[in-house]
Amino acid sequence: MAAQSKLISYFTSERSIKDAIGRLASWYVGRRTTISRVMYVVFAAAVANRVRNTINTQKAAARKRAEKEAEEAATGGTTRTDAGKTGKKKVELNREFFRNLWKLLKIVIPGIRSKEMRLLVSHSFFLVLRTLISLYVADLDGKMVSALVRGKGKAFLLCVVWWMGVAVPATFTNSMLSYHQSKLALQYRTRLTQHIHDQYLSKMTFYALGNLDDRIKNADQLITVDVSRFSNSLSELYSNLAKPTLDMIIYNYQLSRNVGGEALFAMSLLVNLSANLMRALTPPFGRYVADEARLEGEFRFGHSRLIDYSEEVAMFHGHENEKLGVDKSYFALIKHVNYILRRRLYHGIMEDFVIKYFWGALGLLLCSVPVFFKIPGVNALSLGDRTESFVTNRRLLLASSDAFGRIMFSYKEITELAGYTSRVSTLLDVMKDVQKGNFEKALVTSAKENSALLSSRGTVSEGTSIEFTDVPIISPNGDVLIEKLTFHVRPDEHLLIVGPNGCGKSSLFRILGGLWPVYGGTVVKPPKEEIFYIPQRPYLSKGTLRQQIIYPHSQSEQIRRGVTDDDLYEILKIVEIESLVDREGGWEAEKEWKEVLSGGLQQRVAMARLFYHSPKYAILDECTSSQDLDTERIMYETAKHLNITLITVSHRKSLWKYHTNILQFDGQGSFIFAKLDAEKRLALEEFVARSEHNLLNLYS
Ligand SMILES: Nc1ncnc2c1ncn2[C@@H]1O[C@H](COP(=O)(O)OP(=O)(O)OP(=O)(O)O)[C@@H](O)[C@H]1O
Repeated sequence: MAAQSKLISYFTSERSIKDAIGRLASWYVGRRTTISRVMYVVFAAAVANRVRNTINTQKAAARKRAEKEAEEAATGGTTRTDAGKTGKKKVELNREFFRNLWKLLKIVIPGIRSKEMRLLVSHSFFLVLRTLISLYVADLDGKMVSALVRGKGKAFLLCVVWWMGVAVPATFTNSMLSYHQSKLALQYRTRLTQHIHDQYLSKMTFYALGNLDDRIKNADQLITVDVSRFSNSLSELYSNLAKPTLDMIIYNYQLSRNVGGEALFAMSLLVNLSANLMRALTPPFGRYVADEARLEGEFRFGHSRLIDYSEEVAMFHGHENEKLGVDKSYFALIKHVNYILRRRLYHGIMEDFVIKYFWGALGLLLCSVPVFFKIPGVNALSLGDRTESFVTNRRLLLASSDAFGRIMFSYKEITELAGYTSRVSTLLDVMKDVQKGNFEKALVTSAKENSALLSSRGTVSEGTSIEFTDVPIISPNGDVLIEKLTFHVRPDEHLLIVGPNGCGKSSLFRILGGLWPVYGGTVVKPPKEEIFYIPQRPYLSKGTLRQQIIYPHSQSEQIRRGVTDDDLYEILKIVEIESLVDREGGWEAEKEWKEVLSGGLQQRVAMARLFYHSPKYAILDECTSSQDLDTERIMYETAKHLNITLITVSHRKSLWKYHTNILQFDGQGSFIFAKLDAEKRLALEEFVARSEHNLLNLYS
């Protein structure tokens, strides 16, 4: 018992600890070269292993992708695919992310002389300056504490004066850093938004994205919200990554001089191992962010839909039904956000423990190295020197570990950036794809049999008349409405189009207007300025009363054409809506016209628009459905008087007399194109009077 307590007191006595440390120190100094070599070899092996693993993972991913593509090609993949099979895009920090990021970077930083590059350079300058100031402050801190320990008041006061002096450039630098960060985010957003607007509002891309393709659900959300988030995330990431990286390099270099390279290296190895473990346990936050943004968009879309159709919903008392819809999308979003919160909670606990406490303990050990071990080239003689060295090293280490922590935390930010990058670059890719005529849409079952038809294209050329020869009418989801349509409209040959709902009447105009692809045959049509389209619910743009009449012209175009406001007034008189000018507060009045004007008035505005433009051909798609017979007569006679060739879709028999030809669909895929003379018109009227919808017999 006595021997045991003697042994314990020997081991715990201060002298014995000092002895042990002394022996350890001399053992270490004796084998320093060997230890260094072993460490460097381990480090090199770890790096080589990491590189090999990365290459293998990328090869495996490429192989998987190639196999999937081959499989798709084998199952008859054409320009249109079944969007249901495309599945969710995975957001990862892989080669694709860097490729996409690089593409976006080229847009947001267009050149070496661009404003963004200049901002980046000055941002970097302030980042370096900030690190140098921190380094100086660490040194000053050590000196200050050393002066205190030694009881040297004058030296201490001098240090305080320097401390205050350094505050001037330090505060300026901090403010400049946050200014640069916000400014860069704004610049990135502007570049990207302009680029997207150029693409989105050209070649009918905005139409194709919503109607012919399923890949982008809420383009509005992507353009307004995700682009902004991407820009903020990118500019934040630069400062959150560039500064800590620079800090790490500079502080670690300084530390390695103070405490010895091996100690720092050993610590880095431990830190690296734990960081790898943490990374492996980090949930895929990038994918979570992308999913959250998508759910957010769906929730918003539900609300904007409700605003758009508020009158219809209110009339139907459909609020309960709508509430179910918006509640459902809200709870889907909240469920996902809650899930992320829980994952963040567990991840935060692990991150805090490792970064603050485990690495903190390693840091304390590191700072104690010069005290307990003799480091070649480092003097730690007196108490003051030891204190100074400890305080400086500790501060350097805190700054360095803070920098490393920020790099680690920025992994989360990088994965978030990956989420935004994926969404924004998907938008860009899909826009490019649809501009090339490649669409991905969920197809109807019958479309699989028509895959050859869907992948072929017809010819489109310009002429003075409208001629369709063997052109298939196919809806965006691959439904073949008419296999081969042939008809023509020459100047002064007015065409009436009739047929049951959903048979493809409006689709014909979509093909004529270039909105839907021509899958076969030949289409001859006049230039787009010579064809004007008026739908049943006319589009009223944002802007003045004048702009409603001259849309899509601008006022300068109106002036260029030599049309005055008095001329416009005369046009309004024809359709008997001239009182609108006074009632609404003049030509310059700006209103939400869709809400201010009744359905019938809107149709008259659309007719006035037609008379202003006076095109060669006009497509009138049930555009007089809310008008009385007299107004209808005035409209048609005026149009004819202006030499406008009319193509009308209407079920109203009062309109038949204005047309010379008829194109009639039976809704089963057949059609008749024939002259509509007085005799046929009479027979047609009789058929309709007997409520017979299939009029094909009339011409057989
Ligand atoms: N964007 C679209 N995506 C998928 N299918 C569409 C789209 N637009 C129209 N369709 C489908 O194409 C078919 C023809 O539509 P279209 O609008 O040409 O009919 P319509 O003959 O003009 O009918 P109505 O007399 O009711 O206006 C319909 O079955 C419709 O559901």
